[in-house]
Amino acid sequence: MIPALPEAVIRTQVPVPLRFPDGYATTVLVTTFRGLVDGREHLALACGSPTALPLVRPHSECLTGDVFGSQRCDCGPQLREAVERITLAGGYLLYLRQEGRGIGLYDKLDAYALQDTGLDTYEANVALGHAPDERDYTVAAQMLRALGVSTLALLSNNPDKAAQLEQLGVTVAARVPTAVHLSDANASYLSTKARNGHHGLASNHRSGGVSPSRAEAG
Ligand SMILES: Nc1nc2c(ncn2[C@@H]2O[C@H](COP(=O)(O)OP(=O)(O)OP(=O)(O)O)[C@@H](O)[C@H]2O)c(=O)[nH]1
Repeated sequence: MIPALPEAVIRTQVPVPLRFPDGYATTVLVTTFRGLVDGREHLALACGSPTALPLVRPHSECLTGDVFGSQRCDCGPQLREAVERITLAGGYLLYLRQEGRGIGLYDKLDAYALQDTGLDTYEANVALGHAPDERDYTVAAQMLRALGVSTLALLSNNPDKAAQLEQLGVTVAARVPTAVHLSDANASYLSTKARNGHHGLASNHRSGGVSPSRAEAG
C-alpha cells in the first residue's frame, strides 16, 4: 500500500534566464513550495513546453560539481545535460538539497579525504557513520504532486530513484538514461557507482558528451 503523502503547495513561481559556461542558454520557471517534509528549500525548474509525459530529473545538489566544476564527480555535466534535454522534451528538473548523497557538504568533503586514503565513495560514507546513500525522495514526490504530475519519464541512471518514486505513488512510465560523463578524475567514482549503487552506466561518453535521448520502458 502506498503511504499517504503529506501535501505541499506551490509558494511562488518566477522565470529565471540561465546561461551555462559553454554558452547554452534557456529560461526556466522556478517554483518554490510550502509544506515539504524536511523543511529544506528544494526547487522545481520547469523547462520547455508542458507535455503529457514530462521528462523529470531529480538532481541531487552537488555544490562542488554543479557550481565549481569539480572533476571528482559527474554532477556538473549531468546538470547541464539535463537542463537542455528537459527543455527539448518539456518537463522538470527537481533541484534537491541533498548534498553528498544526503550526508551534507562538510561530511562529503571529509569523505573525499577518506577516499584519498583508499576508501571508495560508499565505504567513506560508512566510515563517517552514515549510510552509503541517505537520500529520500519524499520531497520530490510532494513537489510533483503539487505541480500536478503523477506520471513521468525519469531522467536518471539510478534505480533507487525510480523505486522510491514508485513507492511514493509516482508512476515512472519510462526511464531515460543520462549520459556517462567520464574523465580521468571521476573514473573510479563512476565505476564504484555502477558496482555499489547499481547505476546503469551503459553509454560511455567523455565529459562534454551528451547521449541521444533514449527511452526504456519503466
Ligand atoms: N557522499 C558522497 N557524495 C558524493 C560524492 N561525490 C558526489 N556526491 C554526491 O552524489 C550526489 C549525486 O549522486 P550520484 O550517485 O552521482 O548520482 P545519482 O543522482 O544517484 O544518479 P543519476 O540520477 O543517474 O545521476 C550529489 O548529491 C553529490 O553531491 C562522494 O564522493 N561522496
